[in-house]
Amino acid sequence: MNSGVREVCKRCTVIGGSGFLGRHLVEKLLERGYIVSVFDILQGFELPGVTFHVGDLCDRQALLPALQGASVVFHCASPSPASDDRALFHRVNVEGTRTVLQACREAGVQRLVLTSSASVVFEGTDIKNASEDLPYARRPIDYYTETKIQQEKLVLEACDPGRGFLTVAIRPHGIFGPRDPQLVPILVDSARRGKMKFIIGFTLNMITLAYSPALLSWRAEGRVRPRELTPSCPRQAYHITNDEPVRFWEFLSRLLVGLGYEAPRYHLPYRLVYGLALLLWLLAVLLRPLLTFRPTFTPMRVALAGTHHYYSCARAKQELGYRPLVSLEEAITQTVRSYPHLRLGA
Ligand SMILES: NC(=O)C1=CN([C@@H]2O[C@H](COP(=O)(O)OP(=O)(O)OC[C@H]3O[C@@H](n4cnc5c(N)ncnc54)[C@H](O)[C@@H]3O)[C@@H](O)[C@H]2O)C=CC1
Ligand SMILES: CC(C)CCC[C@@H](C)[C@H]1CC[C@H]2C3=C(CC[C@]12C)[C@@]1(C)CCC(=O)C[C@@H]1CC3
Repeated sequence: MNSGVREVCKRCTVIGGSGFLGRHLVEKLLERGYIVSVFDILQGFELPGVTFHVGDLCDRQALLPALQGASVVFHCASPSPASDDRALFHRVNVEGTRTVLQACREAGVQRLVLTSSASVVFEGTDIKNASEDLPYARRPIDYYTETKIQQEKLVLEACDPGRGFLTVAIRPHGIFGPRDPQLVPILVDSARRGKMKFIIGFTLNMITLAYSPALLSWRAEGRVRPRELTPSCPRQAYHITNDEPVRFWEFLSRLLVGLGYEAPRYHLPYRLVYGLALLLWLLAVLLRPLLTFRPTFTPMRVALAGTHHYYSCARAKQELGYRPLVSLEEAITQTVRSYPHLRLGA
């Protein structure tokens, strides 16, 4: 049987398939002839060939029907990092992931692909060309990251080739692209409120990013297969990035200028902004029972804006045959084009 025919028979489930990354993945899987089920707390769209199961992943009974017959499950669900809700992160990312694992085993699923995050090793200080050998952050930068670490550990520890259940975690970083609800919208909102005039820290800090549609074309090709999980390479996590480190402020400036806004140009000292962000965050936590406000400059965002954090995806290239399919240049062009409603004056 050729691989094209084999793929037509593939059934898979995308948990969190209504989200930004999940929906791109669903579209790529459909293109490749997969029969796709989506499990999510909401139905984000309608597409022929996709069956939606609406429910909370913490509910095993709700999850089980969505996993029946699936040979591979992609777990891309998480509360938004912006929610800053420790109890919610723990319930969904940790307890919910335990439930996902249990339900996968019960339903006879053979492979589980978790979307983890490269920030599981980030402590707010410089990371340069890091491989996956870097240990998990001892002091994670926020609650979101704390639970992403626990989630990744749970999934990788559950890998059991003897019982035919294989797990793998991919660690993208700074995902962007059409329909992204975070990076470009936050940037534009800040620019419209006059907050994107400043460069935090130094201008040379480099980052790696992951362009969503291209990232998922690769993933949807089904390269994360059992044969990659050999005894010499068990329980792996893989950085997945554009593989083109870029200066953080240059990247933001290119998006802003592409959408008609001015690039940031005034410098502010990193420590000052980080300290202020920490104060604001504390204030938001203390005042939460009385009023809700979400500062734009959170300690996490400031730390990401003012440090190097670029990751090597050599392991994914070597062991999984990963190749970024689109250059960063092209990814930025396609992203800018996809947001006509966010252009200056629109
Ligand atoms: N956006 C980024 O820059 C990065 C994201 N990631 C990870 O990638 C994954 C996908 O992220 P995005 O697509 O950006 O987020 P998103 O917020 O667009 O999508 C997450 C989806 O999960 C669903 N969901 C949340 N709680 C649920 C629950 N209890 N039960 C069922 N579904 C639930 C949401 O309804 C949403 O559709 C997440 O695991 C995130 O941690 C990792 C690195 C970077
Ligand atoms: C307000 C400005 C100082 C910064 C604006 C850009 C940021 C909104 C984004 C730049 C890097 C992004 C990023 C994430 C969210 C959006 C940014 C902070 C994540 C925290 C999303 C979830 C992850 O798992 C890690 C990401 C790292 C990079």
